[in-house]
Amino acid sequence: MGNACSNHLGIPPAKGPSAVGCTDFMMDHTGQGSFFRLYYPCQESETAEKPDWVPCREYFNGLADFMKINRSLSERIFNHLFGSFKIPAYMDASFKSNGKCPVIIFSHGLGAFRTLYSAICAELASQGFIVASVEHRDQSASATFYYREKTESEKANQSVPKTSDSAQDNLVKEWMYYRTLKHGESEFPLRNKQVKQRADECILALDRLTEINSGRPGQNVLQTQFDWTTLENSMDLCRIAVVGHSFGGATVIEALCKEVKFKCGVALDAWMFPLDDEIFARVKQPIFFINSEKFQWAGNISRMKKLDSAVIQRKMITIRGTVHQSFPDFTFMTGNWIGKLMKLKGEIDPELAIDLSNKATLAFLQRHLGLEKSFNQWDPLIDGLDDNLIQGTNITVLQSAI
Ligand SMILES: CCN(CC)CCN(C[C@]12C[C@](c3ccc(C(F)(F)F)cc3)(C1)C2)C(=O)Cn1c(SCc2ccc(F)cc2)nc(=O)c2c1C=CC2
Repeated sequence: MGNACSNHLGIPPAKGPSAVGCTDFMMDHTGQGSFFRLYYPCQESETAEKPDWVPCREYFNGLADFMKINRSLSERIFNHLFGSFKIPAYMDASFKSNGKCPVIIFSHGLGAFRTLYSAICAELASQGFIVASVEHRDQSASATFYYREKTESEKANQSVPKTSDSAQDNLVKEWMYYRTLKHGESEFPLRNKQVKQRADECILALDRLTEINSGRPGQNVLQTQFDWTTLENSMDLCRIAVVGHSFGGATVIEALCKEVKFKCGVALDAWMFPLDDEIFARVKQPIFFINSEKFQWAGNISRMKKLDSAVIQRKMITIRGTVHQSFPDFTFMTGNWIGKLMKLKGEIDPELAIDLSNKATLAFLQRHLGLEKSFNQWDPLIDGLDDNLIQGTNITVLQSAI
């Protein structure tokens, strides 16, 4: 378990009754295909390995670009700091669930990628959800990859003759890195285009899960040991929600608007800037805004309040002592003073913060997906009834701005 043994650092294990498995899926192989990490309830396993938190070094390179720090220096720092952390899930473990699982599509934030929210996704899977954490190809991720067909010349001078006819033989891995705003480029057109693509990618991931659920998994381009046919009839496709952090929170709103199969949404510290004004009247599903104390500002909150409705449940809570990074896994990765210095931690204990967020999320999902679980025990959290929660927001928004 790498660092986590030496000290208390590392991603907290999930608290739900099920063990958690995870695996990766990409179909089709192009940048227009669907790419996600799947977290699911699994059989206990002694043998399965826990995967590395950051899958490969290109992600660290992308992160360095995103943070505008030197690649070679940062790669050594990131590897030293985070290189040996494991995800609290078993790679390719066998799926196991009594009854159909409700489904969640998760959307990451700007500069993140599919593996960085495992404390949230693994917790939801341990509580019986199947969670697809999408990796977006809108150039908002620090890094992501896809494949292209080999050209004739590449095929011609490939070292080993094409023996095994595996899908990957004819394919070349391509990396896509975070797109920085060009000097003088206005931000809204880019972010608005990206949020629409992100919503489409969430819908495409749902379509792939629907095919997998009907026993037609198709061709997963990634060579994993997971047997996708075991997921036939595993999903309750009447109980689907979309969840996301920051830019992923805006993606939640856009996806709800585009796809009514998403019955409700949970937006974690949403960044509302990328959204068109006219979308607010078009979203009909319940939405739960779970905000950090330090990230929000009046303009952002007033856009959330445009979604207030007398007939559709719209809820908002703020977790005291949290920062924007209290939701991604980085908040568990460093000691207190580095964490606070780098704004990866707030004043509140990171595990308490994510526990409150996860329990409030589960209660909201039970209410709006009609689950027969015991998550309603956490209903008070939806109304901010806890010492560490504020109902609504700590930000004062001028009446005129609403
Ligand atoms: C100067 C760069 N400038 C870019 C526009 C601002 C950079 N920034 C603040 C950061 C992310 C930070 C970060 C990460 C990771 C370490 C590490 F050291 F732990 F690796 C440190 C420090 C740097 C905190 C944000 O963008 C905040 N943010 C995020 S952060 C999502 C994320 C990204 C990378 C991760 F590894 C984990 C989570 N997602 C959003 O959707 C939005 C925003 C702002 C508006 C919309």
